[in-house]
Amino acid sequence: MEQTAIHTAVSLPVMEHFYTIQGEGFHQGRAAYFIRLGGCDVGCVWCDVKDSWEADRHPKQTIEQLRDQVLQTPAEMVVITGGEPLLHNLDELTAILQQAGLETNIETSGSSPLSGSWDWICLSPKKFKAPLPEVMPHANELKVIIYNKSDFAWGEKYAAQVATGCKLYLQPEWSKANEMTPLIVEYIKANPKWELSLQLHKYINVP
Ligand SMILES: C[S@@+](CC[C@H](N)C(=O)[O-])C[C@H]1O[C@@H](n2cnc3c(N)ncnc32)[C@H](O)[C@@H]1O
Ligand SMILES: Nc1nc2[nH]cc(C(=O)O)c2c(=O)[nH]1
Ligand code: SF4
Ligand SMILES: [Mg+2]
Repeated sequence: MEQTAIHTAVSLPVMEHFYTIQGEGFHQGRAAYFIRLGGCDVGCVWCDVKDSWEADRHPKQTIEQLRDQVLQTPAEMVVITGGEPLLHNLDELTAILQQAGLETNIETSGSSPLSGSWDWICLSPKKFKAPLPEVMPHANELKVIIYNKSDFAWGEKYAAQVATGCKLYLQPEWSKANEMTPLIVEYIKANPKWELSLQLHKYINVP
């Protein structure tokens, strides 16, 4: 009997995708194509994209569609974010993007197992669902959100778990930025291994 290959299209729930500049962390200021996947089980009280949490509310797109949309722009770097992108297996998505010559970056809380092939991993740990210990050494960048004073000591706990050479950033929670940014500046002056990350896109009103 003739064998027929069954190809299951790899598709993922996509809340939005847009070409903008990376507003945060090490790659701040660089052109970046963002793909925001639906679904998050972390539940940060101050999350700035709560509409992403329910995966079912977001239509699925195939990885080929996603790649082709990126390739309609001059983008060199793609940022996979969410939601919590590691709720999905990202092996095929990152493979098809890297085959197209694109850099693959991820924004993650590290609270689900690592999948995908990454040029840059930004890990932003959360109290609401802690990062998995096995994800920590893979981070290229640790981005701790400062919502109150106790978050400095809390962040040091994770700084001790990342690899040597991992960049360390403190980023004010947006609604507390006026109050926390001066404290962050003083903390960085006293602890110069840390650097400041601001959500640049929110100051210049781009996505
Ligand atoms: C919306 S999250 C999506 C990716 C992943 N779930 C995570 O939390 O890393 C993208 C980035 O925005 C940060 N973020 C979310 N809400 C924020 C807020 N209100 N103020 C500052 N940073 C925020 C997160 O810590 C994370 O670094
Ligand atoms: N411009 C811009 N930069 C970002 N860096 C991380 C973002 C995210 O939501 O993951 C983000 C975002 O939403 N917009
Ligand atoms: S882990 Fe990320 S997407 Fe999920 S609630 Fe926290 S900030 Fe929002
Ligand atoms: Mg954002």
